[in-house]
Amino acid sequence: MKDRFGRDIKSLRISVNCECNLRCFYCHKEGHKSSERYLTPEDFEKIVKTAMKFGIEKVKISGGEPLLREDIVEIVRRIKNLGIKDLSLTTNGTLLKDLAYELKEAGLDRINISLFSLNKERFGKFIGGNLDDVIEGIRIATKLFYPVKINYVVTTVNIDEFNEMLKFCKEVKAILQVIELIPTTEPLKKFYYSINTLEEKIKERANKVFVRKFQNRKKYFLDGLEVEFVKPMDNTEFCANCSRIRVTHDGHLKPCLLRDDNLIDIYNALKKNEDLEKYFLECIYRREPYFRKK
Ligand SMILES: Nc1nc2c(ncn2[C@@H]2O[C@H](COP(=O)(O)OP(=O)(O)OP(=O)(O)O)[C@@H](O)[C@H]2O)c(=O)[nH]1
Ligand SMILES: C[S@@+](CC[C@H](N)C(=O)[O-])C[C@H]1O[C@@H](n2cnc3c(N)ncnc32)[C@H](O)[C@@H]1O
Ligand code: SF4
Ligand code: SF4
Repeated sequence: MKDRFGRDIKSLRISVNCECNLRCFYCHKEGHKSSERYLTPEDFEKIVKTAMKFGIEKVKISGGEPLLREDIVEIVRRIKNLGIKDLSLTTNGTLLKDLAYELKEAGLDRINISLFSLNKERFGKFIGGNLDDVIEGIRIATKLFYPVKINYVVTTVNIDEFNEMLKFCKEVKAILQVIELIPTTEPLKKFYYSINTLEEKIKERANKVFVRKFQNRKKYFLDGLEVEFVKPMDNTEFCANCSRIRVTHDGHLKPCLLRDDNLIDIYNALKKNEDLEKYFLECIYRREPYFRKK
């Protein structure tokens, strides 16, 4: 299935909650406000079942912090049992050491773990929580899942850790995902740091480059290390190759991360066990590339 701009619909990103046990100063909260309403594992199952009819093959679970949901293992199991080929989850890693085995057993294919800093003090100051828990979670995850990606959102605060991040990822055998900051508020703009210079450095050292169809992301292969660049800002090629629709924890279909004015409320439809196809069609119709050539 394609949208009005000829973009394939291949992936569904599910935000299962809005709570978090950390307080990253840059958090975009997946572009959605918190609300008291929550979908159940059965609701997510119904949504994914419908999504599959439209050709969706990949599901990403996110949040808030998804591992705070007590039923997260059940959510994973229900989605995987529908036959989704690529089921992944993005987490801050703090609770991973206690949940990694169960998630694996429930059918999770791969995992992305956010890591802002390798410096304990800096981590505490800008992110909150205990860095040691995250590192332990990463080490366990790399033994169970492939690939594990480390999400490094680059800002003026942590740009000096780029080389250490490369070294760490090589050591634990994870992919480093270098992410451009999306400054969603005015005060965040002063923390913005362009990642183009980092990409140039990696390009010079790379043996091979691969361009992912998804959001036109470039992946570089170095000796014993893969580095992927995520450059969402003012990037018309990124949005032109966006194949994702989103579901919020409170039951909305969301056509774009950066817009909150075109959501489709499916909560009542779910509770009444209505067919969801027409809501998906409307969501696909409402999709527009956020950054596009004028
Ligand atoms: N602009 C924009 N940014 C996104 C979108 N999806 C994810 N991102 C950003 O991409 C970064 C990485 O997100 P992840 O949750 O790790 O997953 P992913 O990279 O999207 O997916 P995989 O690489 O397939 O695991 C985060 O900083 C997200 O904010 C999107 O649809 N639009
Ligand atoms: C909103 S978090 C939710 C999942 C989980 N709590 C975590 O932090 O991994 C999803 C991803 O978005 C990234 N992210 C959050 N705010 C961002 C921003 N302003 N710009 C770019 N990426 C951001 C996080 O680093 C994380 O990798
Ligand atoms: S851990 Fe994730 S959800 Fe929590 S504040 Fe950080 S980026 Fe946001
Ligand atoms: S169109 Fe929206 S959701 Fe898709 S990549 Fe662009 S900003 Fe992200």
